[in-house]
This record gives sequence, C-alpha cells and structure tokens, in this order.
Amino acid sequence: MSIQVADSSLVATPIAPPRSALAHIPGDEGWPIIGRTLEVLADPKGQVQMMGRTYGPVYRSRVLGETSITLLGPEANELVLFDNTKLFSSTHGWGSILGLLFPRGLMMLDFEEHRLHRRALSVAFKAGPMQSYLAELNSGIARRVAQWRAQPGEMLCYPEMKRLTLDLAATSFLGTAIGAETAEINAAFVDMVAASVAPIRKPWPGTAMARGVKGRKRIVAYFSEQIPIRRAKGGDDLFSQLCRATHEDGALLSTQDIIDHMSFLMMAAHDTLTSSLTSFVAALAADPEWQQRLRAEIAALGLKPGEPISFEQLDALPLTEMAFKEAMRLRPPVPSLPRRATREFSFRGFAIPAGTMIAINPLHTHHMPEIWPEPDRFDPLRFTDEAQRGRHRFAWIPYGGGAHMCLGLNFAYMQAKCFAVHLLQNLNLGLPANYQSSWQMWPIPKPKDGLRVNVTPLH
Ligand code: HEM
Repeated sequence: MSIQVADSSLVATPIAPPRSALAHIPGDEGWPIIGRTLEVLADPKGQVQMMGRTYGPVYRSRVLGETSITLLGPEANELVLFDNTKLFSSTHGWGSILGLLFPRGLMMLDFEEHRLHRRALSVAFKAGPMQSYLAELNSGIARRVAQWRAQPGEMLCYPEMKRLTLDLAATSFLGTAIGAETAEINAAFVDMVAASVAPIRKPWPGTAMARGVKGRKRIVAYFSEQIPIRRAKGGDDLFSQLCRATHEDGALLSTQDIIDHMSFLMMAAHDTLTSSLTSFVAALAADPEWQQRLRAEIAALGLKPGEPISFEQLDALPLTEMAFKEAMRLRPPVPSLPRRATREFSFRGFAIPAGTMIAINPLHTHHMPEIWPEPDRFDPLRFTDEAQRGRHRFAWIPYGGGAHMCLGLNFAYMQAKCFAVHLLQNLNLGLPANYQSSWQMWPIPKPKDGLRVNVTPLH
C-alpha cells in the first residue's frame, strides 16, 4: 500500500527569469561570472548590512552563479517562511546547494508532500523517543567532559564540539549497535557534509564533492543493509524509529525514503549543533558572570556528581535556554535561507517575477539595532517573557519558521542543556589573555582558529 501524493519534482520547476527582468530592483551584481561571491564569503554580515544601507530592504545581488533578491527584516522573514499561499519553494531554493548529496531530505520537499513526510517523521521527536536519546546524550557528554577534566589547560573548542556531536549522533541517531562501523560511517558522513558546502559543485576527481558522493554511496549501503534488521529487531534510536514510522494510511516509509531522511537529518543536526555549541561556549568563556549564573541554576537541580539530567528537569533551566538562544542570535547556525518564487509576487512595492531566487537573512535580522539594542553584546535577558513582549515573532529565526521550521529544535535544546549541565558542573571556562576569536560566518559560523578556551576543573 502506498500513498498517492504529488512528487515535489512534479511541482513545475520554476525557471529563473532573465536578469533583465530583475533590473528594476536596486542592487549590484558585482563582477562578471563570480558576481559578489568573494565579498559575501569574506564578510557576509558586513556585506548584507552595506547592501541594505545602500539599496534598501529589497536588493539584487549575484552570488554562486545566480542573481538573487534579498529581502530584509522580520516582515520579509514572515512572508517567506510563513508562506500560507505556497509561494516559495524550498525544493528549488536549497536544491542547487544540497540536492546532489541530500536529495529528498525533508527540507528538500515542498507543500503537500512535505506535510505528509513531516508528519511521518515527527514520531521520532515525541517525548518517549526523546527520553531515550537523552540517555545517550547524558552518558556520551559525561564521558567527554571527564576527559577534558583530566587534561586541564587550553583546548581547541570547535574540533572538540565537532567530534562530540558526531559521536553523540552515532549513538542517539544510529544506536549503540553500530559499534565497530562508527568510525567508517562517521568519516563517510563528514565527507558528505563537507561536500554540501564545497565551492566546486561537480564531483571531479580529487574534489570534496567527489569524496562526498563516495561517502553517500557508503551511507546508502549501510542504511539499506540495516533497515530490515532494525525493522525486525526494533530499538530506541532515531534510525530504528524511522524504520517503524508510517504514513497516515499506515504504510511504512519506503527504504529510499528512510535513507534520504536519515542522511538529511544527520546533516541538519551536525554542523548546526557544532556551530551553536561552540558559540555558546565562546559566549560563556568570555562572560564569567553569566557562566556563574548558569552554574547556580544547574546546582539548584540538586544532581549528584555524574548523575544524568532527567527529561523533566530540562524545563527547570530557563536561564540556560536564554543564554543558548542569545548565542544563536549572535551567530545563527544557518545565516541565510534560500527559496525560489513559484509565482510572481510583490513586496514593498517591487514586483518580483516567478522563478526568482529569494534569500532571507537571519544574521542580518538578528543584528538590527532597532530590534536588538547594542546588537553585538551578549545579553540573555533579551529572552525574558517581558523583553519578548511586542517583539516581532520573526525577529529571531535561528530555526526558521512556518512549515519548514526546524524539526529537531527540541533535540537541539536538549543537547545544549545536557551539555551545559555536565560542562559547568565540572569545569570553569575562560579565554587566554588578550584573546579575541575571529569567526567565519558563512556558510555556517565557525571560529577561524578553532576557538582557544581554557578549561579548569572546579573541585
Ligand atoms: C541549534 C541547532 C539547529 C539549528 C540552528 C537548526 C536550524 C534549522 C533551520 C534554520 C531550518 C529551516 C531551514 C529552512 O526553512 O530553509 C531547519 C530545518 C530542519 N532541521 Fe534543524 N537546526 C538545528 C538542529 C537540528 C537537529 C538537531 C535536527 C535533527 C535531530 C534538525 C533537523 C531539521 C530538519 C529535519 C529540518 C527540515 C524541516 C522541514 O523542512 O520541515 N535540526 N533547521
């Protein structure tokens, strides 16, 4: 039995309009061929702020070989993300970036087909499965923090976060049964993620894209072989949940669907968590006062040394949640979001033709001084209920919004809180004297030197 739905690829592929059809929109497409790609790569925040100041909140630019229109501000975010008239295609926005390695991941589906798949996947994010992922997070994080405790001194944060997130994904997403294959699967997966943001988009020999395509073959082989085993044996990990997930008519997800969703889910979780946890550590290491406030909040849970945090206790960490939110305001892990217009529309008086590549920009919105006074200052109190009252609901969008809003956001909060509990109970964080970290903000924020952090055991 299978469900009858329109395949996203059957939603007519919108054809990009000729560049002349966008000439009425103010902007600057930069150099022939490369457009403004190099400037945007070098300083994405500075570029979008400069373009906004020069041309206004609707501007034309050319990045990665395509002319696009950027729409700035919370109202633009709402229009594009809320999208109650199905005007913006995610399939044809993300397609050129992720289509080769993560085809038909959830974010790569549109409209009715997307709704049906999202509903089927959501079983894996309900309270029951989340509790079993938390058990894996607790033990994996506690083990790693104990290793850091045993080696006090300077630590390079970003590579440590990458390794931790990868190892946690192996157990909470794939289950402890993965055993000896972990390293091989992790390596294949890292190659896929690296390829998804590589500048050369063809799998020519020796390129990151060629390694990514090879990695995908390995991952596909692993999932294909495991699906019947997981269906027979069960298991609490995310992969086993998806192997049992059904559509509304009771039909199991197909083997190909599970492969596509699992590959995408692992990618969606990996770099975003690595980036956001690194930003979180950077903010706390630079701010001893907030570090102490979170430590006091965690101490009030009354956990014994090494005791895992329970699922219910996650709600008792409001300051920790606010601090993590503020870290993502400063450095949103997905700094810009692409879509393609399925029909002509108009915004702020500009007619924008069907097929146009549209970008909205969380990084820009998160630094608008009229919404966020002193936008570069770390201040978690921006997220108290009172401070949020009256703020536009699309002013803070690290997880996107609307139909495609991050499906894993509760997983992300859970991992961040569990991480903060084990880390701050055991270690004091600081920065080397006179140290200022420098960040590359695109495609995903990451400290250029890995972020040097001093870790000191607390007792
Ligand atoms: C701090 C960590 C994370 C951030 C900042 C983040 C951010 C985002 C954003 C911005 C989107 C929407 C993109 C768009 O609309 O174009 C998204 C979608 C998604 N994320 Fe996350 N993500 C995070 C962690 C995770 C985790 C841990 C998982 C899985 C366990 C996950 C799974 C997904 C999925 C499946 C989608 C697609 C949803 C859909 O299309 O319906 N994410 N994420």
